[in-house]
Amino acid sequence: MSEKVLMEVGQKFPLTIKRLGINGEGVGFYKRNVVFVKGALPGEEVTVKVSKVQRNFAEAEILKIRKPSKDRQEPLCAIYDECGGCQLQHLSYTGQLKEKRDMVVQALEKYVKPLAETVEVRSTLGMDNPWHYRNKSSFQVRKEGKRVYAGLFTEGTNKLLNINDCAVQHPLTSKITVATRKILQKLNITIYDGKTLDGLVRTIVVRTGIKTGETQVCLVTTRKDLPHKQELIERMLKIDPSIVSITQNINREKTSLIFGDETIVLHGKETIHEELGELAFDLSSRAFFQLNPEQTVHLYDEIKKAANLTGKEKVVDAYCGVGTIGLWLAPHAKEVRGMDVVPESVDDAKKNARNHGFKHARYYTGTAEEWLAKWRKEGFIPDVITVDPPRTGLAPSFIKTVMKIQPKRFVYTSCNPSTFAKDLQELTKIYKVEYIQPVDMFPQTARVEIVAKLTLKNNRDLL
Ligand SMILES: C[S@@+](CC[C@H](N)C(=O)[O-])C[C@H]1O[C@@H](n2cnc3c(N)ncnc32)[C@H](O)[C@@H]1O
Repeated sequence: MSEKVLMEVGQKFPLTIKRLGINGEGVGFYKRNVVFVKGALPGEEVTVKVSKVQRNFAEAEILKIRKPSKDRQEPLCAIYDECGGCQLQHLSYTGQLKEKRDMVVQALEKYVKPLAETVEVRSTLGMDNPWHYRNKSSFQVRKEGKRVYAGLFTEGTNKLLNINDCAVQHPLTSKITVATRKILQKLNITIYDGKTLDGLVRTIVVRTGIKTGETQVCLVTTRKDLPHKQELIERMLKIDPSIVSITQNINREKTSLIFGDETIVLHGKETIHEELGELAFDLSSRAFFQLNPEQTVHLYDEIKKAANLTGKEKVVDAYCGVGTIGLWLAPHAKEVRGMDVVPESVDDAKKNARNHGFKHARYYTGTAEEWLAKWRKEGFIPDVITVDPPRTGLAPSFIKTVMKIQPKRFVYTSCNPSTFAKDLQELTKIYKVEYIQPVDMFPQTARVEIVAKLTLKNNRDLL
């Protein structure tokens, strides 16, 4: 085997791209060094120039694409390279679905190698139209000279990129954001300055109910007093008839978090109404809700399929958010218990369960690990556990309790194949992974969501 040769910034060499990395970059190997190349695709032959050298890897820029991938395409968005919000617009959608499946396989190869060779990883479920799917935008507002801009900070900088038309946002959210920033400029309302911390308006958040057509606009401000309030509201209402709620959230902190604790209704309702399949939800400005409702229905249907309920099962919906997964399963379960660390989400989950008349679905505030252990002590043993943890995966103590309880089926929904695969190291001591179904919740980005069905190894008759 050849020696690893240390690389230098500025060094140029030809490279064949072997796969996509978790952030959508092309990955190649040069003299036993891992090289990440932004914008390069698997199968491509490129000439690159090294831009950064780290202990375990290097980053390089494309100088020339000598042999392009057959899946390479022109990005739809004019600001694709600058923005960084999407990472895969230069790859055909068929290519994206294939690579996302491959990212799952790679994670299994890294953390649970023998499983990677045997487990069924299904083709990624994609969208018919993988554009303009996001129901919500949260665009920062800044002022440059006399102009008010709204958009995203370009990757790793504090430069705000003004965005007029985003290829993955629902067109209504773009239209309303642009019109709102123009109104703010016209009325000369002061705009937040991240350096001096002066100014009033910091973020425009727009969420639209894809099924119901109801839209909510929330202005996040540093203070409560809002000059020209009435005129501002009147002008905003003229932007689009779908606007049924205008709110103001106060965030005084120097933080990257969007919302503060206090929200005031400026016009109309406190919430907008949205529907997912048979279920209906009232969403307040701060409530978490999936960003791609069309794919969420497919994701939850996959969870339902994997849970394989008969109406007799006790189900735990761990990391429940506003309770959507548990409510999706509730009509087919004997009992549902969910838990989440965010009290507002749990309040919404309780309200949603009540609104649907699901008396057998209960929600609790606190960590999944604590509640599961407590329920076990009290003698509550679920037949099925579904989990949908944050990117960090499951807490070790949660897995420990699962290993003691040994529910018949365990349905793992994950937005991070690496932490999912790591968690399988322990879970596969008692569970068989029946299959893994990737679902594309975020087309044009490198993110991939999966649903995995796990069944107890010594309980094959209970599938
Ligand atoms: C990926 S979201 C899933 C939300 C929900 N299942 C859905 O589909 O909308 C992860 C959730 O886990 C919650 N969370 C994070 N750490 C937690 C913990 N240790 N115990 C319980 N919930 C937690 C977050 O508040 C968040 O709502």
